Amino acid sequence: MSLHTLPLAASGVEKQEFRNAMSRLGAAVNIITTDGPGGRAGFTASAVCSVTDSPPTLLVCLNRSASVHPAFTENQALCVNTLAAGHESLSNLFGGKTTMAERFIAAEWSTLVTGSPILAGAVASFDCKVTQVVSVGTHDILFCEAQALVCNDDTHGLIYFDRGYHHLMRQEAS
Ligand SMILES: NC(=O)c1ccc[n+]([C@@H]2O[C@H](COP(=O)([O-])OP(=O)(O)OC[C@H]3O[C@@H](n4cnc5c(N)ncnc54)[C@H](O)[C@@H]3O)[C@@H](O)[C@H]2O)c1
Ligand SMILES: Cc1cc2c(cc1C)N(C[C@H](O)[C@H](O)[C@H](O)COP(=O)(O)O)c1[nH]c(=O)[nH]c(=O)c1N2
Repeated sequence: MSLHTLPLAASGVEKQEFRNAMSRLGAAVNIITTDGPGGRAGFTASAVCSVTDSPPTLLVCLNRSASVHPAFTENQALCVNTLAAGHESLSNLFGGKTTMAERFIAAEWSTLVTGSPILAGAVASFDCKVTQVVSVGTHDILFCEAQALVCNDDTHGLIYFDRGYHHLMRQEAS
């Protein structure tokens, strides 16, 4: 068995070394959308997690250098659309370097409470208002309180692990 040992001091960890280690943390893939006075925008994010259920709150980490950052800052509302198996090309499309028109034309969208685009066929969609923003390093952590939800029981899951997509199949109902 071989173990990769890292220096204890955080300052001794190189960026690429950190990314290589982080690539081993499997995560759900999400398309984060917004619409409002700052315009319609969306990007792919794996840095998403549950914070508290009272009030129902998630966090999303957004790089401040992303082209979508001004729209999210101005609109103060967003939807976390958790992707399903089969959404790999949509994930890559929203992963950067494509126009917003190209991103949004590739799928079907609706709205719930905040006006942020809800993706048809997502495993789950969390329509949220942004309640708090904390900046750490290159990223803004957006704390998001859910205003409405949609769940889809007919789809399988999608995980990003080791820089690739993997399907997670639901158990067959017995
Ligand atoms: N949190 C993020 O901002 C984040 C997460 C995943 C992927 N990405 C971006 O997507 C592209 C492809 O990523 P990949 O996973 O195939 O390979 P990669 O080698 O760029 O990243 C490996 C892992 O490192 C972490 N990571 C990457 N960039 C980061 C950043 N700027 N800040 C914090 N953590 C980061 C993520 O957990 C990622 O899965 C890259 O441009 C990457 O920057 C960004
Ligand atoms: C699988 C995967 C996962 C993530 C990303 C990409 C991919 C492919 N990206 C990058 C992000 O989607 C990209 O920078 C945005 O689309 C903004 O790009 P533009 O600046 O609009 O070209 C990303 N960015 C971010 O700020 N937080 C995140 O959690 C993630 N996660």
